[in-house]
Amino acid sequence: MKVAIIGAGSLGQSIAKGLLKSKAVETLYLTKRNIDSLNDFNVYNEVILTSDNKKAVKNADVLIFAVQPRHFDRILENIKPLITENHVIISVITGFSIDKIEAIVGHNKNIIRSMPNTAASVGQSMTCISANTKGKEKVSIAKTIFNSLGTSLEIPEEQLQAATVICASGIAFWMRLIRATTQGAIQLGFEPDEAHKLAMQTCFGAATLLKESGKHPEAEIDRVTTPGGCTIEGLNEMEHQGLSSSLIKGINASFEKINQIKK
Ligand SMILES: NC(=O)C1=CN([C@@H]2O[C@H](COP(=O)(O)OP(=O)(O)OC[C@H]3O[C@@H](n4cnc5c(N)ncnc54)[C@H](OP(=O)(O)O)[C@@H]3O)[C@@H](O)[C@H]2O)C=CC1
Ligand SMILES: O=C(O)[C@@H]1CCC=N1
Repeated sequence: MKVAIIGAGSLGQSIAKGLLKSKAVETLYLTKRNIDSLNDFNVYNEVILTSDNKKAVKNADVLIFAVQPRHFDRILENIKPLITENHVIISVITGFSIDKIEAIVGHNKNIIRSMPNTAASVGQSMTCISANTKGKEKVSIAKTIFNSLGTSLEIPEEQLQAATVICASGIAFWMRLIRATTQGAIQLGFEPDEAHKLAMQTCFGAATLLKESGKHPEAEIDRVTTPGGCTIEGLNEMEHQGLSSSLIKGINASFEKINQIKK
């Protein structure tokens, strides 16, 4: 597979690292205006760094667009004449609808809108995808790519904004929970590096328990909470302070914001 990532910034580089790690690509073009910051990728034989988007489009079969929303129209307009019906266009750009992409490149192109997260770099992204009518034929290609970077799920386009909040912004939300746990552990006397390790591995263990058992979180909570013990004491205090409520409210605030900035 010959892939181009147009706009190799934070998310684009995460995707690139994941693709290189999983050896999913034969050739990988990485583009941005200032390619000096991509020097770390020079060690890979399959990587070609360029600031020439047209060169990347001409030479790749799959085009992953990972630029900021405000740059996307102009970039698409510029490379539009080079896009063929064989290209698979994958956009990871927040709030930029399939309709809007079709209006620029045409309905007869394979367009897949997706929402991965930065855990793509370590093969653990949760990626949601939707395709236009023509692109449905190529969804399997997008799934192959995103499954090599973690797990993927095809959803209706109307749900992509919500998926952005839960999965893409979600990485930041979970990081903050891990950091808060670390702060608590330091207060209880652990060194910062120890505290970080304890918080991280416990978080990983909790997610793995759910993933492997298929159980509801409350079922696992019941296995931990000794009646009259310290876990239920802590959990109830967290709920009195609004733990679940603050998370749900934060998710809703994020969703309101994403709908305001929608293109
Ligand atoms: N970060 C995240 O976790 C997530 C981001 N997204 C979406 O992904 C997109 C990218 O986000 P993010 O990676 O954070 O943003 P960044 O700003 O880090 O990356 C965008 C990159 O695009 C490059 N760029 C700008 N203009 C051009 C051009 N004309 N040709 C080629 N490259 C260009 C910039 O580099 P230079 O200036 O050198 O050209 C920059 O590195 C956004 O639309 C965002 O909404 C979606 C999910 C998660
Ligand atoms: O914060 C943002 O708006 C983008 C979308 C999800 C992750 N980063």
